[in-house]
Amino acid sequence: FVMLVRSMVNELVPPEVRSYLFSIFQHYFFTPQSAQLTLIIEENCGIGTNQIYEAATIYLRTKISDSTERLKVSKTIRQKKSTIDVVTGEEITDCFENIKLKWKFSEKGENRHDRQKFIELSFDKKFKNVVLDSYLPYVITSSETIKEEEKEVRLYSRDYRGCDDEGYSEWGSINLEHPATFEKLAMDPEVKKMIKDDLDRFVRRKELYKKVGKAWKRGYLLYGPPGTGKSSLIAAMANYLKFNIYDLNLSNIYSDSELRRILLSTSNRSILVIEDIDCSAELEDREEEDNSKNSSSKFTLSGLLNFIDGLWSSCGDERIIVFTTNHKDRLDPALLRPGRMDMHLHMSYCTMDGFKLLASNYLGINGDHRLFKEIERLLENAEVTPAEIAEELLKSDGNDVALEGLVKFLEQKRLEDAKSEVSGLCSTRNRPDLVGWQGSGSPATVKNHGSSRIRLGCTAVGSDFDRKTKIKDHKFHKS
Ligand SMILES: Nc1ncnc2c1ncn2[C@@H]1O[C@H](COP(=O)(O)OP(=O)(O)OP(=O)(O)O)[C@@H](O)[C@H]1O
Ligand SMILES: [Mg+2]
Repeated sequence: FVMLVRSMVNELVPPEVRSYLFSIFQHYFFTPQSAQLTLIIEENCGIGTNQIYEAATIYLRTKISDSTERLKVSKTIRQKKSTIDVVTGEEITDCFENIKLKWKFSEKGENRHDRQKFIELSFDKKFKNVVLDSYLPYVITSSETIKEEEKEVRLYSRDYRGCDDEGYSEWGSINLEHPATFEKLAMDPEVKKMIKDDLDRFVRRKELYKKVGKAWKRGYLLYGPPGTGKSSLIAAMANYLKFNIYDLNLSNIYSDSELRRILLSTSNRSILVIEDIDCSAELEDREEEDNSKNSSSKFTLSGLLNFIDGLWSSCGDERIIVFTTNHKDRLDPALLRPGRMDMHLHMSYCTMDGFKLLASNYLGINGDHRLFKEIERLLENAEVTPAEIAEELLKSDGNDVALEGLVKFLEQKRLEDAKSEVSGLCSTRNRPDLVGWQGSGSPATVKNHGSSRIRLGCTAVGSDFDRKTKIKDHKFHKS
């Protein structure tokens, strides 16, 4: 019978088809089945780079083991740390949900033009779905986290235009090398935690913002005397979130349309900073002028706020905007209206807790010191900014000398304050707005300073505060 079938097949089926059928038969019945599956991940796909390839190279940097024999190291002038990469021919092993995975870096092509790098990922065939559906997405998200961690925060300003390595644009940028972090800021620890929680919540809430149809932005108003850490807090926020900062100087902007163009050229995941908003003196005047003259060629506060609340915020994601001022009472009510700025934060004079943090940062004193009692007593009766204390602590190499210097400084300050009070040279203002913290949606009030007496313009002669007050508030000085 077999002979009969064979002769019929030989007669009826052409030889090419016969050999094809034979090869399939042989493949299925005689070739041993490999238990391994290998995925080929090429560097380029079509005209773009392959996201999986890029992600894998970043992710695998964290999987380099002692058995790796060759590595590539590189560093651009702007990078702080060197980058270590795996090179062609090397193998890396990884483990995911008890699955053993082997990555191999390879290259194909004879010459420079057709050379293509690729990575082979091998694993047990039965885990194909887990690898495709869970492991590769995990590699991509891990690489994004690593990229975020390595990211350097940049400070954008229109003043640096032209000297930027990204070519001419509305904004020029440099690396933000501001060392400020939340840990180093002398602030009420509860307020600090509240800000960090607020930032975390904001970043987490993409879906919620989308669901309620609200633009994904958050606004902070920082107010308080000079040298209390407003700019440092902004730098700390940027370093914490790894968001770039756009520092906008309103005095160089002459029309709403110019402002619009500039704001539209800012990127997502950034902090837009407008410092000394009360000093953008012409704002109000311009607004008044605005009523009588051609409105399209003038820049106004309402133009700024409307744009920030409207178009600008809806065409970007994860935007933070921070206004700072030394004089909250002088701000246009439009800025203070509920819902405008999500959080009003008061930065104030140094408390004993703040001082202890500065003493630990600057002098490395983590416990107690014989002069701390004295300093505490003096701080309760003087209004000293963290900047002033920092300056005193930096003056000397020895801790004892530095703290003795600070005690002298505080005594002198108290004396000066008392003198000016007596001579009446310095007016006292009732500044209820400088007390406490206000945040929309939270009734919490946190007192962030020891004293409720606040005297403006009467700090140490020639200090930054005096200078600023003179510039900003000549009416006050005249009186
Ligand atoms: N709360 C603080 N904690 C730690 N250091 C501080 C603090 N406040 C000020 N400093 C120190 O003083 C310097 C000046 O502070 P900063 O520029 O942040 O003050 P500011 O409130 O922005 O002042 P201005 O109103 O003049 O802009 C900082 O570089 C920092 O060294
Ligand atoms: Mg500042």
